[in-house]
Amino acid sequence: MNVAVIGTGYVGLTTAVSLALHGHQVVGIDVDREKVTRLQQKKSPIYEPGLEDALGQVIDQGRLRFDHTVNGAAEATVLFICVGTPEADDGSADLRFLHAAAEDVRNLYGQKPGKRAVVIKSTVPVGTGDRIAEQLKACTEVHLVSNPEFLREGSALSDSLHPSRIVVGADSPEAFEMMDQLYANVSGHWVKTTRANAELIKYASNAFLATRISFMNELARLSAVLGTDIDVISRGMGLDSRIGPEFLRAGLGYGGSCFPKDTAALLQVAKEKGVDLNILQQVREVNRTQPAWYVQLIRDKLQGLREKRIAILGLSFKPETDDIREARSLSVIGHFLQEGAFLSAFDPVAADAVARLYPQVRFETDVYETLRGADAAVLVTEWKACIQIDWSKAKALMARPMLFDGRNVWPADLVRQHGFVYTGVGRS
Ligand SMILES: NC(=O)c1ccc[n+]([C@@H]2O[C@H](COP(=O)([O-])OP(=O)(O)OC[C@H]3O[C@@H](n4cnc5c(N)ncnc54)[C@H](O)[C@@H]3O)[C@@H](O)[C@H]2O)c1
Ligand SMILES: O=c1ccn([C@@H]2O[C@H](COP(=O)(O)OP(=O)(O)O[C@H]3O[C@H](CO)[C@@H](O)[C@H](O)[C@H]3O)[C@@H](O)[C@H]2O)c(=O)[nH]1
Repeated sequence: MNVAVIGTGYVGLTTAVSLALHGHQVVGIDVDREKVTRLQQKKSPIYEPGLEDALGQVIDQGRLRFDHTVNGAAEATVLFICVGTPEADDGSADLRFLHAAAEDVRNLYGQKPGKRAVVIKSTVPVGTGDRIAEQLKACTEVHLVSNPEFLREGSALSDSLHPSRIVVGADSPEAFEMMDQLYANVSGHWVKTTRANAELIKYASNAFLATRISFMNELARLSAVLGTDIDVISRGMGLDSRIGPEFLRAGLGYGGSCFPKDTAALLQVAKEKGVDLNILQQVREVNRTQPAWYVQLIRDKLQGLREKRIAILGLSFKPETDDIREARSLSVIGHFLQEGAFLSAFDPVAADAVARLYPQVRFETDVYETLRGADAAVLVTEWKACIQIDWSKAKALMARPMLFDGRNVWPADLVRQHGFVYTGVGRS
C-alpha cells in the first residue's frame, strides 16, 4: 500500500522503516528540515539498535523516501500521524502538533477523491480521535483510525516489526479493512474496537506498568529498612503467573518520554471528568521522590556529600537509547550538585545532551576515567559498558570503594569480594 507517516521521531521513523520492511511504499514527512536531510542521507537522527541499517536498506530498495511537506503524502492510502504530544504546564497532553498535522491533512485531502485512512499513532486522550474526525469532516472519504503504539525505546524496531498486539479503534468497516490490509504481514493479537477504547488502552497500559514499578520502589524502601532483598522478593512474586515477572525491577524509578507524561495526562483527563485516580497520583509521587530517597541514602553512607567526588554511570533514561527525556540521571545530578558534590559522568551515547544541561559535570568517554579518584560510583542506567566492569581495575582507580547500584544489576557478592561496600536499592 502507499503509506505516509507524519512526524519522523522515535515512533514515526520506526513505523516508516518497519512498514517499508513489510513491503509497503512509504514516505516519511517532518517539518524539521534538518532531520529530513539527514534521513535522506540514510542517517538516523536517533540512536536505536538496528534502525540505521534497516533505514539504509529500505531507501536503497526504493521503498522509503522523506519529504518536509505534507504534499509528499498526496498518493497515500494510509496516513499515520506520529507527532509528539508532550506534557503541557497543567499536565494535560499538548495537542498543538497533532492539530497542526491534521490541518495539513485537511488541506491536502479536502479536494482529492479516494478512500483513505488517517491513523493517529500518537498517544492522545480519549475523545481526541473524534475531534480530529470532526476537523477532517470536509474530507468525505477519510476514515479516522486510532492505532496506538506500544514500542519501547531501545528495542523500537523489533517491537514494531513484532508487536505484542495491534489495537485498532475505528467506526467504519472500510477503516478496519484498510488496517487489515496494512498489517496483513504482521502477526500479533488484534483488538478491534472503538476509537475511545483504543485511546484509553494506551494510557491504561502505561499507567499500569508505571504502577508496578512504583509499587516495587516503595516496597524497596521498606526492604532497605527490614534488611530483606527486593530482588528476591520480586523473583518470588513474579513466579506467580497472575503477577508475572516483568516490570517488577526496583531502582531509581521510571523516566522517558512516555510514563511520566502519560500518567500526568491520564490524571488530568480524570480530573476534568471529576474522577479521582488516587493510586496513580501516588505512583507519580513515589517516582518523583525516588531519586531524592536514594541520594539521601548515599549521603548517609558517605557521611555527607559536600566536595565528595561522585562518578555517575549511565545518563539516558534506559539503556540502548540516547533519549534523556525525564531521565533519572537529571534528577540525581541535580540533587548531588545541590549538596555540593563534584561529579564525573559517563554514557555511551547521551553525554552530550546532558552536558548541555549540566556543564559543571566532568563528562568522560570511558567508564574507568569516570571512576578515577571517585569517592563513590552510582549506577543510574544499566548500559552494558556500565555493568561489565573490571572490578580490580575500578578498585585501584577509585579513592574510596563505595558502590551505589541504582538499578540492582551489579554482582553484589563479587564486588564485595573485591573489597567494595555495595548498596543497591532495597537489597540486603
Ligand atoms: N517514544 C516512544 O517510545 C513512544 C512509544 C509509543 C508512543 N509514543 C507516542 O508517539 C508520539 C510521538 O512520540 P516520539 O517519541 O516519536 O516523538 P518525537 O518528538 O521523537 O517525534 C515527533 C516528530 O514529529 C515532528 N512534527 C511535529 N509537528 C509536525 C507536523 N505538523 N508535521 C510533520 N512533523 C511534525 C517533529 O519534528 C518530530 O520529528 C507521542 O504521542 C508519544 O507519546 C512514543
Ligand atoms: O521493572 C522496571 C521496568 C522499567 N523501569 C524503568 O521504566 C522506564 C520505562 O522503560 P520502558 O517501558 O522499557 O521504556 P519506554 O521506551 O518508555 O516504553 C514505555 O513507554 C512507551 C511509550 O508509550 C510504550 O510504548 C511502551 O510499551 C512502554 O514500555 C525506564 O526508565 C526503565 O528504567 C523500571 O524502573 N523497572
